[in-house]
Amino acid sequence: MQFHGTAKTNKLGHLEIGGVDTVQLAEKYGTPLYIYDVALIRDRARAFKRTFENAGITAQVAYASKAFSTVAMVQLAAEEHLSLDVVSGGELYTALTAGFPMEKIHFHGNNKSYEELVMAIEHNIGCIVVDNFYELEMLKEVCKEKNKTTKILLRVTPGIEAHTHDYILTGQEDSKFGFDLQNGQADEAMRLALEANLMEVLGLHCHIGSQIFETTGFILATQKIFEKLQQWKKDMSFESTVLNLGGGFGIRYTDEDDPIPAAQYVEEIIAEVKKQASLYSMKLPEIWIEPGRSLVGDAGTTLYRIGSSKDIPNVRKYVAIDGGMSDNIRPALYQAKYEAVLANRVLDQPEETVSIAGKCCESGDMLIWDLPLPKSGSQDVLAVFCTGAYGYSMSNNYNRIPRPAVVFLEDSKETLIVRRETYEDMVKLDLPLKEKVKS
Ligand SMILES: Cc1ncc(COP(=O)(O)O)c(C=O)c1O
Ligand SMILES: N[C@@H](CCCC[NH3+])C(=O)O
Repeated sequence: MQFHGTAKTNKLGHLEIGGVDTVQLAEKYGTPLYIYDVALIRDRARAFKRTFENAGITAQVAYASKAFSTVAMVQLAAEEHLSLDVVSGGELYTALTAGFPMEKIHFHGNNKSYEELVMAIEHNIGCIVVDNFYELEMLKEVCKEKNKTTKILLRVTPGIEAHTHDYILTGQEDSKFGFDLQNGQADEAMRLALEANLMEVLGLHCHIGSQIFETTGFILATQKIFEKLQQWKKDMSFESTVLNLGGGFGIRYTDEDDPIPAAQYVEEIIAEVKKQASLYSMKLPEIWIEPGRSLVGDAGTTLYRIGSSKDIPNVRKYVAIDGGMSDNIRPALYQAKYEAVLANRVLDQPEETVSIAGKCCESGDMLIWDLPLPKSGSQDVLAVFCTGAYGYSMSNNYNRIPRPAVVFLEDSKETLIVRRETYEDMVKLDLPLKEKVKS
């Protein structure tokens, strides 16, 4: 197993991240606990930006905040001069609360509500990524009502099947997202958007899927988009100033994953965009990308306390932790795989193979199958790696389990950025039928 970022084993044999002993963190803040290696997030952000800068390309690297949206995380994205992709009023509100520059926010979503569009327009959002005809009509109304114009991209589905889990594929023809590039829908959307005179159409957006390990899908999508752009240049005198190729760059969760470095995805995308622009004698558009997982995924670790176990001789040993699908639903949703160590005994040799079970009332609440571990008990802290993307953001209160706290680690300092949810928090929205039920 290979550690990520600043993770290492300290003199006590404990897992240390960002110069902070994780066993002490588990003691201090309780478990489960999400912790983030901030230096690693900064490195990832800088690697994306540097690659564009080195190639002399005007670009925006927009952090897809759906991967992990909190006020502090959005502020960190701002510190790193990233743009921001939001996909709901809630993510936009988080960005507003964080004081993120509005002109660098891109608003996504396949079913934005009227209220969400009003919120975006009233705050002069940088760009709206229009997904469908319903939204296009509604956006026209909002612009008229508010007497404002807005910049937009049209989201298209180029008919690409990226190699990833079926539920996280988005660029294929049979998808709920975007205007189909082949069947005339995208042409019609472009015509309507240009006619409306209320929107500045910057160009096109496409996102082919998530956790992708190769560049072929991005290259094919770029080619299909340029074929269309060439046609629109002739038919509608439209020239794209922006091409947004989405996110989806894969990361290494376990030894089975073999992603290419961030810079390589970007270099190959740049090369193809340049090639296509020159092929069709078009101006080189700005290239925008929207990484989520590849910015925060491997920077996140979750700490759990080990509890009960159940040994079924000749079948399997279950070891339960104090969280599960309420803080990480990815194994249940996508059969996602993770690696883990005992944070307080990193150097101890594995003595048995166990399966890590969550505490939810659900047989499918399994975090890791067949993990080699030293013999463990309630004195032990399990650290599950690579939980930084779509962990906290997809967490839930199933079984009324409170959501964990989140701590940022950097330069041997810890900062609590989300406090642990309490039982009181969970009943706060409940309205009783009567004062108190008589016992
Ligand atoms: C439109 C869009 N952009 C960006 C992303 C971020 O993807 P990832 O976290 O895989 O980089 C997603 C999620 O798949 C998305 O739907
Ligand atoms: N939430 C998913 C990916 C979907 C990304 C958003 N389009 C995951 O955990 O991998």
